[in-house]
Amino acid sequence: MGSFNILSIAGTDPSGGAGIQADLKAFSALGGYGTTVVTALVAQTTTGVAAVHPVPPEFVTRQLTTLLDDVRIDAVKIGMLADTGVIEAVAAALDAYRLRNVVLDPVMVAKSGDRLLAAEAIEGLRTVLLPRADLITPNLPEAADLLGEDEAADLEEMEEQARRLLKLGPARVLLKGGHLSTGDSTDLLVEPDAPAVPFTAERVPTENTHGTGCTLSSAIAALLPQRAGVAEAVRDAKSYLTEALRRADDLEVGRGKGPVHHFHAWW
Ligand SMILES: Nc1ncnc2c1ncn2[C@@H]1O[C@H](COP(=O)(O)OP(=O)(O)O)[C@@H](O)[C@H]1O
Ligand SMILES: Cc1ncc(COP(=O)(O)O)c(N)n1
Repeated sequence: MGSFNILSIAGTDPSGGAGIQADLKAFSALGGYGTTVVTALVAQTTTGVAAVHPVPPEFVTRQLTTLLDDVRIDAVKIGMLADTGVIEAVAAALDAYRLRNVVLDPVMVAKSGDRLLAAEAIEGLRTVLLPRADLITPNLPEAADLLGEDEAADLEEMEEQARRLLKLGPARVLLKGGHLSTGDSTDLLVEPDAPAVPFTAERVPTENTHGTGCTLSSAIAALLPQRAGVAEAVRDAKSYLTEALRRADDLEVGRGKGPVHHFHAWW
């Protein structure tokens, strides 16, 4: 088996539960070699975001070109982008280096409700980055914001919204149902001209959900070069996340919504 280099382009989390720190843990756990480009320094913990310090777009570009001139990248996870300048810097590098297996998690707000993407940058995310992604992984509020619609309330509305998101240009959409008030937790994988594929997991009874979205998108990116197709990568990423959620209450990290517990995967 070969060695796979996975890149996270995202913001930071000093408490280690979300952002770049979560992404590196997921990459390692799933057999990838992790590399990173930082888009914003975020002073945050399990209790919320205290401050955001975006990296100037020229310096995001400098990190990208320095890395990509040396290291072959087999898959990319894109998370927090902060503002329009950073979005444009990332899009330019995706094109210049013809990056493949691009998973875009359209991060907009932290679980605490604090903004991680400027409201005026949503248009740039929609028009500049969505068309360049092989897979986008919005949660229900992010899908609604990207479409300018209300949040989907059931699986049928989720599929309709995922199909409208496809029209914005990504090759596939994984619409995450973590925010639905259902007994289990179902995400829908939708691509053109094929039936939607549901991925269902038990809803784990824990308050410690800091980093679930970061972990899922990073796990998918780490697995894409190692699996036969996107559906197989999503299936195994979702099982990894569910087990990390089951183990979350073993950790003692902070006073708020604690992180999921990364572990060495069994496959
Ligand atoms: N309590 C839970 N039990 C099991 N899976 C969950 C739970 N909460 C979220 N998930 C899963 O975690 C992933 C991310 O969740 P979601 O809350 O939808 O996104 P985000 O973290 O981006 O807000 C999805 O696969 C979702 O189904
Ligand atoms: C830098 C950064 N990126 C993303 C998130 C969202 O985290 P979650 O995975 O809990 O939705 C976060 N809190 N911080």
